Parts: sequence; C-alpha cells; structure tokens
Amino acid sequence: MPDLQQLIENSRINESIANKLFEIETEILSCQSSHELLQRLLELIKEKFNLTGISLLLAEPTPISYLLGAKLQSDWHRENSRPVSVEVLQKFHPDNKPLLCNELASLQPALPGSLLTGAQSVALIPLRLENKLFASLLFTDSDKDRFHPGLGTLHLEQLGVKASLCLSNALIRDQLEYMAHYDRLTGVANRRLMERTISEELVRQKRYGVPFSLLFIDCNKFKKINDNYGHDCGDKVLAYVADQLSQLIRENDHCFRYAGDEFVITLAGQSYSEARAVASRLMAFFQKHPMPYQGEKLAVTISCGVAQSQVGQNMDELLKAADQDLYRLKAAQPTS
Ligand SMILES: Nc1nc2c(ncn2[C@@H]2O[C@H](COP(=O)(O)OP(=O)(O)OP(=O)(O)O)[C@@H](O)[C@H]2O)c(=O)[nH]1
Repeated sequence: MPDLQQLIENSRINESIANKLFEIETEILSCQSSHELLQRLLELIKEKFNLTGISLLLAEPTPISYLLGAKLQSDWHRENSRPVSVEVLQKFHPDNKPLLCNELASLQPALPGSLLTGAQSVALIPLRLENKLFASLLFTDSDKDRFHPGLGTLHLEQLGVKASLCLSNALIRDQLEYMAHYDRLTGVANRRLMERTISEELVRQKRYGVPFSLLFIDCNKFKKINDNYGHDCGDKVLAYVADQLSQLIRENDHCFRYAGDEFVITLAGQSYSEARAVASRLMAFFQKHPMPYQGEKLAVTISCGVAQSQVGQNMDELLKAADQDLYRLKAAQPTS
C-alpha cells in the first residue's frame, strides 16, 4: 500500500501541474491569432515546466499553411517549428496519445539532430484539428527520467486537447479576419485594409512628419484579355499581377486590390521621386515579363500613377491625386 506521505506529495504535484496548465490555457485564450497563440504557447510551456527545449513539428502540407502563409517563413517559425510528414507524426502517435522516450537514437532518423541537442528524454504531444493530426509539440529535457516511457501521460493529453481547442478557435478568428481583409481571387489585401493602412500612414505623417507615397495601378487593356481569352484567363492575369507586385515591393510597402483591374500600393517613407522610380521599375518589369499562359506568353502590362502625401490632405484627396496621375499617363499612351 502506498505510503500516505507519498500520496499527499503526488496530489500536491498534480495540483501544481493542473494550476500551471490552467494558467497557460487562460493566457493563450486571449491570443488574437493562431500565430500569436503558437508563439505564446511554446514560451509559456517552456518557462512554466522548466524544459531544456520545446519545438513544434508541423505536418506538411499543414491545413493551416494558407493562414500562416508568409508567417511560416518567419524567423520565429524557422527557429521553433519543423515541417515533418504526416506519416512521421502518425508513427509517433499511432493511438493519438503522447509519446515519452528516453532512448533518443530511436527517434534520430525521423527528427533532425539539432532538435535533440542537450536532450536525454523527450515528450511528443499530438495536436489535432477537425479530428486530424496536424502537429506535435516536442518537449526535450536534459534529465533522462523526466519523460520516462513508464510515466502516465494524462496531463500531457489534457494539454494537447486544450491547446488544440484554443488553436481551433484562433483559426476561426484568423479565417474571419482573412475574409474581411483579403481578396480571395488575388490573395492581396482588399480596399478595407487599404483604407486602414492609409489612415495609419496619414496619422504617422501628421505626428512625425514622415511623408509616404501611393501608386495607383491599372492593367492595360484588361477588358481585351477577358474578351479574347475568357474570364478565367482574366482572373489568372489579376492573380499574376498581384503576385508579381507583392514580390517586387519592399517588406514595409503594401499592395491592395482596389477594384476590378486596379491595385494600390503604399510606399512607406517614400518621396514622390522615389515612388516615380518604383513605378517605372514595376511598369518595366511587366513589359519584360509576359505571363505564361497555356504554352503562350501573354502580354500583361500596367500603368502606375503616383502621388506623395501632403500635410493636411485626406485619404480621398491622396487617392484622387494618384488616380489623376494615372489618368494623365494613360491618356498619353497610344490607343491601339
Ligand atoms: N476576369 C475578371 N475581370 C474583371 C474582374 N473585375 C473586373 N473585371 C473586368 O475588368 C475590365 C476592366 O475594364 P476597363 O476598366 O475598361 O479597363 P481596360 O480594359 O484595362 O482599359 P484601360 O484601362 O483603358 O486600359 C472590365 O471589363 C471588368 O468586367 C475580375 O475579378 N475578373
């Protein structure tokens, strides 16, 4: 029969673990996005359970890849997460339970050695979304007995379920946010986000005196593309233009779909002459790079109007100035 003192001690340990889990759950519930939640979750677990290391193994392709999007390329993800195949994850969790292991050689082929630096034992906790295994939290510790395979895993299971639930909520929020602010066809931000961004830039200009510039962009003879090649091709052209524009601008510049075949780019901290140079570079790019389409090279060109923000100007006036510049440019072009 277990000794009473031991039972009291075990119950004290269990209570302390339950408290820590509750604190983690409470904190991550307030995270505004799945990206923020994942970051905070890993920090909190590492700190509260005093682990040697923690990382996230993400199944490839991840059901949340499109939402995490560029974030999967971020420094945080490079440092803290690793892509793995779903098959590898399933081998770790054949019964969807956490895996405890202190014979690390058996994990070596499946896990990069860098993740196991300084580790003598590891715990892998499955995360599930819509009943599909999509990730595993990897805890490492320098104590060989910390994650001994003979130990119970109830607390780790609870952690996995709670983290999955919170993540699922955060993903629903991400999806709503995405639908409200991004254009489905081209993947770039929509007019609503453009208005917010320009308003913020105008406030910054007023407070710190830093001007910025706008490009108002129109695809040349776009209607003809629709008429000659069909609407599907027109859609592909819009996605191509948005994609190229997004890649050709700097990280702190932003591209938005304004309407139809029109895009707006905000150039943070750029003067009129700098913005003119960007506009020339963008127009020249499309002149040189026709879009590959069904084995053909389809000419897709753009025109860019430019305006620099002026003190006291509001958003409509600034957009109008860039649009008028575009109109002048287009009026000067040959009509054929
Ligand atoms: N395929 C496709 N076409 C669209 C979409 N939104 C708007 N359009 C079409 O885009 C065309 C824009 O035509 P215009 O504004 O006359 O522009 P344009 O043909 O480029 O003429 P210029 O600006 O004078 O060079 C219209 O025919 C719209 O029907 C879309 O999401 N997909």
